[in-house]
Amino acid sequence: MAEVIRLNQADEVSPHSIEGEQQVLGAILLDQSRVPIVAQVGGPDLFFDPVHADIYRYIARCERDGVHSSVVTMRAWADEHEGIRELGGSSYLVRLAGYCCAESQLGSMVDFLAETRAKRGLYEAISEARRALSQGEASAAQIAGQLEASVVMLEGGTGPRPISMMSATTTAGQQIMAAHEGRDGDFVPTGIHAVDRLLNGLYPGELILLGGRPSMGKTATAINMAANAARAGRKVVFCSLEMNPEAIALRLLSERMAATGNAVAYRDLRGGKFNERAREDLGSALEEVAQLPIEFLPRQYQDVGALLAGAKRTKAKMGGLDLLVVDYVQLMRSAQAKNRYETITEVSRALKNLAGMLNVPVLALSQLSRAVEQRDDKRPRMDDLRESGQLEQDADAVLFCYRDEYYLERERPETGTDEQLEKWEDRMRRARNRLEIIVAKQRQGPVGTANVFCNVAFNRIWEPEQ
Ligand SMILES: Nc1ncnc2c1ncn2[C@@H]1O[C@H](COP(=O)(O)OP(=O)(O)OP(=O)(O)O)[C@@H](O)[C@H]1O
Repeated sequence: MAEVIRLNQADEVSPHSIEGEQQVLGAILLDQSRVPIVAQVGGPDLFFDPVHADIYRYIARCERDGVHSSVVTMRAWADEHEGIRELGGSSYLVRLAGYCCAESQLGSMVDFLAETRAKRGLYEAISEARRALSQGEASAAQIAGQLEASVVMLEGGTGPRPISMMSATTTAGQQIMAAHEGRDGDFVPTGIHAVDRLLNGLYPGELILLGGRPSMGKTATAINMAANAARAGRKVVFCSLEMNPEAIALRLLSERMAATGNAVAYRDLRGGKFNERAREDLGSALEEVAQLPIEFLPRQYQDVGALLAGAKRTKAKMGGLDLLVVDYVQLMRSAQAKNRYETITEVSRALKNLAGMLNVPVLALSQLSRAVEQRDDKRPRMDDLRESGQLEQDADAVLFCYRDEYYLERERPETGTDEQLEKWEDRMRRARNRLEIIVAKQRQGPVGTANVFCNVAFNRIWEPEQ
């Protein structure tokens, strides 16, 4: 069946099929148990005509609530519905029932509507890009980025792509054997063993969120994970919207020097404050860090579409890609979103789609709201993500960084007894350099806490002696 193309007032065409919609509505009107066939490929979104979408919603609600719906039971509702009244009221429902397609054709008719909806989405994205081009305010790169972002959304929303049991089992088998034989599978080790023991590494196609309040060590953790993956031969793209690439390289140099024994804080490195011995170590650190297969996408990539385009381009340049790091989600932009909540939701969906499209794990850093600090126990919890749109749902794993030391430092008793001061000093001693990486969600495994050491001044993370 060809789509019916209706000219709208601006003489532009938008792909849709009124006849197809009527046939599908007729089918579920006669038998509401068919609703799931429509629901699984988009439900109301399949319908171009808003009146049709409303009729679908009504029947789907009845089906969900176990209430019978039919032309007869819907009569009063249809006669009151302004849009349906314009089409003839309840007699329009009778006509719809007459258009019902054969049961054997319902699946392919629904697929046809899904395809038409995908074309509609593409049409709207292109129209939007044309409008932006003719207005001449945005740059070519911004418009291309937005167009690409819309296409990513469409690809993520065109329903599940079938994957055979053969293919799923083969991939699962490869992963199991790689893990069993201690080989690197297609997962990416974080190189922080306490985390890898909990997660088994980061898996392609997954969105891994790394959240925390400022100064908790998120960036330090992400830089360490990226460098460890790179040292294990993985190709990494680091999109830092907060820091420039030189600042990250500086942190890595400091980390390398601390690892080899001649520690210089990255703040001092930047200020040129180090002795002659450190200068030699700096030379070796420069050589080592420069070789790491890490590419940066700087601040200009804050639009989700630009990020996708950048990641694809870098993948081609590097001859592959194994890990994408985004620091951090709240600095990203989405052209379609109207407010902050919508932006995070769009960005979250786009990052998840990106992980699937590029078939890499996406490690996304996320700031948490001040609400954490109102509690006695300031360890972040899953519900701290709640106001961050869709993040909580989209993430396959959620990790939080927490450093007790940071809060304790600020609780030093100004006045008080020696005993109070001693108590505080004792707590500080125990908290010194401790970093908790809390695995608060993992779709495929347990939750738990990886206890490691972290010296933020050197961007260094190390593990407790076993
Ligand atoms: N020489 C130093 N001495 C003490 N603290 C330092 C030193 N250098 C950096 N820091 C602190 O270490 C923290 C850096 O941690 P990191 O950037 O990894 O945290 P984050 O969770 O990503 O925080 P943010 O969201 O603020 O970027 C900052 O609070 C910084 O002030």
